[in-house]
Amino acid sequence: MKNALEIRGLTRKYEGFALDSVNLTLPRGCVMGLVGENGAGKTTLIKTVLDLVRQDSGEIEVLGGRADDAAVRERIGAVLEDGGFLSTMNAAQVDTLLGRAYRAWDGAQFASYLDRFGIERRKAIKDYSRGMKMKLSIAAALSHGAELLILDEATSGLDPVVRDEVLDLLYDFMQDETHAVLLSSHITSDLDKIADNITFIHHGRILLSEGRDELIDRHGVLRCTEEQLDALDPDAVRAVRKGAFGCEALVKRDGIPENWPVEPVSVEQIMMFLTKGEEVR
Ligand SMILES: Nc1ncnc2c1ncn2[C@@H]1O[C@H](COP(=O)(O)OP(=O)(O)OP(=O)(O)O)[C@@H](O)[C@H]1O
Repeated sequence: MKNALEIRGLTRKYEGFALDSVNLTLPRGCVMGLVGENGAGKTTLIKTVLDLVRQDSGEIEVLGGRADDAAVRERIGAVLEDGGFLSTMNAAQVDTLLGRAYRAWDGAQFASYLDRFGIERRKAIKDYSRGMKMKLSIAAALSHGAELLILDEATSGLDPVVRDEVLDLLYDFMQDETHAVLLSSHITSDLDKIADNITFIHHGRILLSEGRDELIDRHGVLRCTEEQLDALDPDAVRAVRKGAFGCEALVKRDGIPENWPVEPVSVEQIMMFLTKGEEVR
């Protein structure tokens, strides 16, 4: 079966920023965490995939088609940072609106999510907490038979209990192995819990995109002197931070002699190295 998402050579330029020749593959059955600091280009990438922002060049294939095709859009569930609904609306009105917008809209399913989340149908969205707004958006995204869920910073600003509820929903959604999730976040601990693949974006460029377990297994942190660092195979060193008492390097384990003390690394540390390292290779 085709991948859920394939992006080839995607470019979108703004003044002072460019999403630059992005290539990305999200297989079905996979949760991909899109990680990057503020302004890295996560939202621009996601909005381009959703056809909310037009690309300058490149190709995007979503669920085997194009996102400007209404039949394809039906099969994408999107949760954007701002929730996307008018703040004066309530959940009952969202139900009516989306019932008209989506042929596959499942009002009973939406109602069951509202009950599960304790969302009152007549309360205006402007009076919701951030967590409730996010849950409403996710309930909507999950109520029209989506195969691909795209969530932009859906978990940031949520307390740990609500965050876990959201992650549980994603687990449920992924029980169907033809489904896929693209989840952007700068909270890497959320991604540790759920992401199969990690994609790092920095200044509009993809620095790496691979399985989370392989990423962690293949890399490590080495603390050493500058002289020791210079003696290493340059291809084995991905990023370096230098301090008064030596260097800290993100290294590829297979390029480092066996007796060197390479320590385990977390996704968070990899992100810090790749975005804040003095030398990123
Ligand atoms: N419509 C626009 N016009 C001009 N510049 C834009 C526009 N949208 C985004 N940008 C710029 O593109 C860059 C990337 O923004 P983007 O929102 O994609 O980053 P992000 O990784 O989602 O950040 P955050 O985590 O803060 O949401 C920023 O420098 C932003 O100012």
